[in-house]
Amino acid sequence: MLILVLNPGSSSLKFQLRRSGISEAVPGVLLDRVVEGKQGDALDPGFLGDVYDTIDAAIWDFTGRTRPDAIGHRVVHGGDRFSSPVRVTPDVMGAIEELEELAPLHNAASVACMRAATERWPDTPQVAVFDTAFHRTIPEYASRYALPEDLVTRHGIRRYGFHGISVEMASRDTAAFLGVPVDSLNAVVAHLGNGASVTAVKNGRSADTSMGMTPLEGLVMGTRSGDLDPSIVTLLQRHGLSLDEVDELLNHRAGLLGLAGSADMRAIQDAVQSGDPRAILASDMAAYRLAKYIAAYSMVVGGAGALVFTGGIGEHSSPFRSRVMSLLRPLGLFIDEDRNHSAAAGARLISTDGSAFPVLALPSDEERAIAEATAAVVLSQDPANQSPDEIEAWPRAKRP
Ligand SMILES: Nc1ncnc2c1ncn2[C@@H]1O[C@H](COP(=O)(O)OP(=O)(O)O)[C@@H](O)[C@H]1O
Ligand SMILES: CC(=O)OP(=O)(O)O
Ligand SMILES: [Mg+2]
Repeated sequence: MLILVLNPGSSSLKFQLRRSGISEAVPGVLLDRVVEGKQGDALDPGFLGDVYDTIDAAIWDFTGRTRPDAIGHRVVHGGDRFSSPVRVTPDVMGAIEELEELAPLHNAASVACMRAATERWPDTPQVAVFDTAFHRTIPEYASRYALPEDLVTRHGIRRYGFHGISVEMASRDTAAFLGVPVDSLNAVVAHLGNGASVTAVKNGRSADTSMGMTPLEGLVMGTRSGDLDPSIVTLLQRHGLSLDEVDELLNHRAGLLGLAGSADMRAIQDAVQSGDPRAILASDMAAYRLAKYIAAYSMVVGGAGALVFTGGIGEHSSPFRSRVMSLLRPLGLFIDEDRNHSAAAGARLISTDGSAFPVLALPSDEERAIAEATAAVVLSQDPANQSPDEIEAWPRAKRP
């Protein structure tokens, strides 16, 4: 099956063409692209049109065909309605769109991708895979906010949690790396991208996570403030900012950008190197807040068996990992700087052998998880979509 995966993040649109049902020996990824862009680009029909032209050309190049067999979408907010992957219908698109208020940087872009895909490839089944689904196991004492019950019920107020697709995959990869069954894995998983969150994984399931009702709560992020005293929100409005201005400030102009003038960790790292005090403060704040959560969540999981860094920053930023690890020495965690700076691909150990538990850096593979879920949904509804003979018969297939 040829699957197109679309992953609109807050700072990029990632897309892949993958073959499912392929053995480990044959590369399953035919095309792997990231289009960096400001939020809202995916809402521009010209932008999506160009992206889809690229995909069309690649499909033809690799397979001599004119459409993918299935399309899998990452959807950040599934609200109360969606707890597992679903086939995209007009009703499902409408429901995802209604949740836009709760994921202002993400859900609208997903629906734009779905609508444009429906126009371009009307006969291709599409599946939505949700970031929130993995966090459905968080117990009520951790998911509730301390607000009166009638309000909570009326407005659907609770901690939903995000980055679940990445964290679930990271848990499976970590368990495989450590050689333990995933349902016995107790770990703290930090997904650090443009958006960032940390999750307590107990027996392979989410027990708590730092993002809340929306992807704004928790860690210091690229453009988002993370945790703050809610009185700041009311105070700013009392001092004359409108509701939309506060919303825009906290989602788009805060975090690393607000502190140090760039949302990009590579730029922050360079500025730290040249002694920029704002960048040093921003990086210290992000590391400090993450370390606080890691210490708390190692208690939540009943004693962590692993700490995992993933996402663009988690996988690639050795200075940031080093900064966080230096704050975690009281937990008995020590970084091995040779391992930390290793350029090896895939899951790798970055802690010393004498550390209390292993610390890993791991690539985030949301696309693999989305492709697997998409194939499972489509095949469960239409087994005829499985066509291994056809896969063998792609003579034009190139290796990327
Ligand atoms: N080699 C690197 N060193 C440090 N930071 C990196 C590196 N590569 C990517 N990043 C950082 O990763 C972040 C983007 O992560 P990513 O997971 O791709 O974001 P998203 O999916 O949220 O759009 C950016 O802050 C970027 O600077
Ligand atoms: C939920 C979220 O913030 O996702 P991303 O990091 O991809 O923007
Ligand atoms: Mg991401």
